[in-house]
Amino acid sequence: MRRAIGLMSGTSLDGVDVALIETDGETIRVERSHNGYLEPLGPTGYRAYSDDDRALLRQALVDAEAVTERSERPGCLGAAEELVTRLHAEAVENFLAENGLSAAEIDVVGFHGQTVVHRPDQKMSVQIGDGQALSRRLGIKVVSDLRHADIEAGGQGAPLVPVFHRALAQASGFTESLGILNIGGVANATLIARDGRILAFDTGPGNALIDDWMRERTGHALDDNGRTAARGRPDEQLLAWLLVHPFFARRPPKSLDRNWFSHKLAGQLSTEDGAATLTAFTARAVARALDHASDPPVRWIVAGGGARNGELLRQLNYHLRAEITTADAIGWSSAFLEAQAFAYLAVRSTEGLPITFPSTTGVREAITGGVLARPGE
Ligand SMILES: Nc1ncnc2c1ncn2[C@@H]1O[C@H](COP(=O)(O)OP(=O)(O)OP(=O)(O)O)[C@@H](O)[C@H]1O
Ligand SMILES: CC(=O)N[C@H]1[C@@H]2OC[C@@H](O2)[C@@H](O)[C@@H]1O[C@H](C)C(=O)O
Repeated sequence: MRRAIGLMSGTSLDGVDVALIETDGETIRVERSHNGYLEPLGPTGYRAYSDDDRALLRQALVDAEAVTERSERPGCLGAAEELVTRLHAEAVENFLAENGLSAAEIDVVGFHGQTVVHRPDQKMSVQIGDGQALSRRLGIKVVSDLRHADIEAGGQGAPLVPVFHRALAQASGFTESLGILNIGGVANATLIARDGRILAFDTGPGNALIDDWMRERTGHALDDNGRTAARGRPDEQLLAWLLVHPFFARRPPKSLDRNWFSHKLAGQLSTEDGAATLTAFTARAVARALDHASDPPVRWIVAGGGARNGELLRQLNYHLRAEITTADAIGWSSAFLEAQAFAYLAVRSTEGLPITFPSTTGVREAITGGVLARPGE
């Protein structure tokens, strides 16, 4: 078993998630408490972005629209990349100190970076963050750039977490058909059939539109527990129009860029109705995933920040027609599932094991990915 740290900075631009797991790249080490619940896979940590950090990253997303070749860093992208690398380094250093660990005790770090460009149709997905610089500073091997090989081989470059979802479902002893839904800025689902086959894809928007809406209308970063949405009524006409977007009918694999849909679509509505409409949009887009399921999940496990939105969960419960539990309720970590996944993926990468599959990204054949940096290089 290897000890690996995974680092994730997601599309919500809230901060860096850090998680340690033990894995050989196939199985994940889990422990159960005396009452049968899963113990945490390992310690976790978090480094929040400051308002200034977030402002630079938001500008980086705008400046990245000019990127035509993946190594280009126009506008503030260079500065943003340095910031991302530094804050991830600090996040790991703090994490190690808090947990009494030394760098020598960690085999590898999986470094997702910050996605600034995701255009699979143009064979381009760019995550800023310098894996080599991070490795040198930490004195630990770092695997980064985990989407590129898949994109080059004709895949969507996302989602990457399904192979981890399956390993965790196996470790947890699930045998029935399962849906795992991660609701971050964008939402993605992994469907695991009873025979173990996986199908994964982005379902549509997650929290990003709701966040953008709340920020514009109220100055708040999010709709806490969906309270604003719960006070409004979804605009059914607008929803129907949104859901005819060809993305939802398209057969998976498919992935979505954070900015493909905009909260401005709800611009005419009151704050409450707009929040209700955008929340319903996320939930119903997830329900469209059932169109593609050969063995529809009898149970859904919901993770990501969206699992803390009670109104969204209520709507999912209604539309998915299955048992819904949050990841936390079964001993998984809603907040750190992706970071744990990148720890797992890093180990798979160093072992040369596949990380993406035809059924997860549409890549022609299962392939490994990631670029390994060693401290001495
Ligand atoms: N208490 C809460 N009530 C409602 N929504 C919440 C709450 N806490 C977090 N969220 C939502 O979760 C989001 C953060 O989710 P998460 O950390 O899973 O996203 P991410 O990892 O950045 O995104 P992605 O998975 O798309 O890369 C916040 O932006 C917010 O919309
Ligand atoms: C390009 C990119 O960064 N995509 C993210 C984003 O956030 C959620 C969804 O869209 C998913 O496709 C992906 O992240 C997760 C970690 C993944 O690749 O599995």
